[in-house]
Parts: sequence; C-alpha cells; structure tokens
Amino acid sequence: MKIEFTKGHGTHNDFVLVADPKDELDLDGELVRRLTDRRGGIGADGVIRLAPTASVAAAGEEIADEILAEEPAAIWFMDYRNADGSVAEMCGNGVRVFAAFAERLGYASFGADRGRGRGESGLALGTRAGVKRVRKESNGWYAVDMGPWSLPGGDEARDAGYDAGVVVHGWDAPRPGLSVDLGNPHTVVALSSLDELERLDLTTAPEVAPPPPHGTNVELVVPLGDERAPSGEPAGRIRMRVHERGVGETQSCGTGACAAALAVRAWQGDTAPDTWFVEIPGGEVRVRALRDGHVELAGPAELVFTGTLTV
Ligand SMILES: N[C@@H](CCC[C@H](N)C(=O)O)C(=O)O
Repeated sequence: MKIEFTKGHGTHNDFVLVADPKDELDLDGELVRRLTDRRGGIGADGVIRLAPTASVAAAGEEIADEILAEEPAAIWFMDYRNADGSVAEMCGNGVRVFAAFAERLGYASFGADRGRGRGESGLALGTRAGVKRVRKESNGWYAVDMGPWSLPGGDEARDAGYDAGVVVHGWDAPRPGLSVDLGNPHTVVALSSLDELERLDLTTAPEVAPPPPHGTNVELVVPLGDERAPSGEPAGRIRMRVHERGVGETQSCGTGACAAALAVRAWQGDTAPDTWFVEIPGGEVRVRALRDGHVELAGPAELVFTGTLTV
C-alpha cells in the first residue's frame, strides 16, 4: 500500500498528515508507530488523518454525530494519534497544522483575520473533543477557539492551587500539581527558576498521584512576569516544558500551553491577565482566556515536505 503524506509541525511539535477523504485508510496502532518512528519511518510526535466527519460517525464514534448536529459545516475530522499508537482526544498544535493542511488541499480558505467571531470562522473541524473553529491572523498565525476548559478538581482545587502530587525523575518528594482539562488531561506544576526547568529530566514519564484515570500530560512551568501584548492589553509570560502522554518530552504542546497558562492564571487570582505568551523549546504561542469560558490558542503552523511511503 502507498501512503501519500505531508510532514508538518506547530512550534516543532511534529506530525505526519494523511488526507483520507474517502475513509480508505485503516490507521491502526502498528501503522502509526511505523509512520512516527524517527529511524525506521518518517518520524513524528503524532499522526493526523483528515477524514470525513460523517465516516467517523458511521464508524460508531458518537462525538462525530454531535459535531455534525452542532456544526454541519464541520465536514472534516482530525483523527489524531500519539506516536505510541494511542488515540488522543485533542491536539492544539495539531489543529493549527490540520488547518494549514486543509487550506493547502483546498478544503478551507482563510482571509487575514477572517472569522473573528465564533460561528464565522475560516474552518470548523471535528475532533474527539468537539468542534474547533480556526481563523488566520494577519501575521500568518492560526488562532483556534479550543472550546471550554475546566479544573477537574473544581473550586476546591482552584482555592488550594493543586489537586495532585507530581514526581519528576530525580525529585525526592512530590510537588503540587493542578489538573486542567482541555478535552485531554493535563497536570501543571510550578517551578521556581529557569535553571531548574532546564535541568529537569523528562526522559521518563513523571509520576502523578492520584493516578489520573486516562493518564495525563505533565507541564512544568516558570512564570516570567507581566508585559503588554502588541494590542496594548496586559499579558503574562511563562516558559514551560512538557512530557506528553503517549509520546514523551516534545518541543511543544498546544493544549499543554493552554493548561499551563490557565493554571498560572488561577494561581495568580482575580488580577491575573487573560492573555499569556507561552515559551516552549520549539518556539512561542499565545493563549487567551475568553470571556465565555473558552480558551484560544494562536501560533504558527508549517507544512515542511510531502512524500509517498510504501507500507
Ligand atoms: N501535542 C498536542 C497534544 C497531543 C495529545 C497528547 N499527547 C495526549 O495524549 O493528550 C497538543 O499540541 O495539544
């Protein structure tokens, strides 16, 4: 079988993208691992299959029926898999790269800053975490309305600032972590210095207690202070590293950037800004807590090369 693929990345969180408009590809775990293998395959943190939302519904995934009922224009679905073959509900960097891929294929078109309001965006797509809407900014960045977010530990966790204990390899005691749900699970831990962030050993997965039922992505974050966004609004800046569920340490994680900004915003309390710049090893993204309980993620998306793989 020949697979036509495109390699892309969002702040160096990299993906193999496959267009499957007729729903012909059986993307099982073994094939995902072959595609993402950095020595024996193409190499990536994950695989994104662009498929008809209707075919995902026909395959029995109820979320796809809900998507089409909510947004009939969301005819394309981001079928996302982690490098280890596991299915993940959501990928924030992946949505931006999916938008660039759909644009190249002629399935989406974006005018600069088109679709600022929800419901008139350049692209509405289906994901396992619901409908996501994407617009393109004048600087070429894609901005995604990531939908609602929550603190699974509720008010109690927000007031305490944590609801989990996290041990990174080399730590002799757990540190407090705050769980944040972006459709996929995250646990955010604050560190006291950039030096400590740089020295972290993320070659093995951090241990989180109590163990989240479906695992978790873990973000280690250092607040860097306040500034003004180019628009003049107050903004915060943080730096983070991430260990992703189903992958390992990556250069960036879009949902993780949202989780980290939202956790630091919760820790800062009522005076915290809504806009955050998040530095990751692979670049920088912008996160904005929207008034309606949604969160927006903005950043670059690059399509790097295309090819054909025989499997
Ligand atoms: N890198 C992605 C997140 C991908 C899924 C994650 N590893 C999980 O299992 O939840 C992003 O940019 O959000």
